[in-house]
Amino acid sequence: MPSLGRLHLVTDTRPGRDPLAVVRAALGVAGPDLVVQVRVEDAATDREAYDLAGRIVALCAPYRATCLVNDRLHVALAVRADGGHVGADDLPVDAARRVLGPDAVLGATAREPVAARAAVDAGAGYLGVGPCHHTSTKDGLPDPIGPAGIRAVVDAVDVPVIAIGGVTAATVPALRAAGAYGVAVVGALSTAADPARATAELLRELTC
Ligand SMILES: Cc1ncc(COP(=O)(O)OP(=O)(O)O)c(N)n1
Ligand SMILES: Cc1nc(C(=O)O)sc1CCOP(=O)(O)O
Ligand SMILES: [Mg+2]
Repeated sequence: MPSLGRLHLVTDTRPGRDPLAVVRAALGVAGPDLVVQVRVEDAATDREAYDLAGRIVALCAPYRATCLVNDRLHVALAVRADGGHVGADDLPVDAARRVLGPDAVLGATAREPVAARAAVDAGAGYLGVGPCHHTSTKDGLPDPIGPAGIRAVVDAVDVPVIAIGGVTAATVPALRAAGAYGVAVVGALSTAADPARATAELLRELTC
């Protein structure tokens, strides 16, 4: 199985956003190094999630980029995505692994070392860890954990740690120094005036 990409683009489906345009721009720059996580609003129907995920799987395929589906693992299976991502309100990690199968990419959210070890023991292949910094993209999150919080999880597990929450190109160096393998972003790409350029800037910080 190819190694996990370091730049995770989480789709922004809030009103006024154009997730497909952002995915196209990022794919053109990052290609196989990109992981696209299809994340829809909680109020979206399964049909809406399925339609968007199917279109993104088709966009990713020629680039050999990875496509994951957030939360809705039946949608991941239906569109033949590469895998999924689950958190505390979703299927437990061991159940998610059973649904997706042994070869799928499966990520889990973990905010501290004990939960991180449990998620890995249950079958997670990577961890999404955050919020690293303040974010206006998602409500109801705990206080930011910063690079020190990333370091605590990195030291506890042996799977890639993907830092999420308020991540920008400017904050990548400190997260990498803390041991993050990669980063997941919404706003840094979806609100960028030039998403292709923003992708290049993030990639440069992730690979230098
Ligand atoms: C890479 C990554 N890390 C964390 C999350 C958050 O997942 P979760 O806690 O399940 O919250 P929702 O995204 O479902 O609102 C993520 N999606 N990706
Ligand atoms: C979806 C999500 N999950 C988070 C977590 O910490 O679990 S932070 C987050 C939103 C990330 O968006 P942005 O890059 O715009 O800050
Ligand atoms: Mg979730």
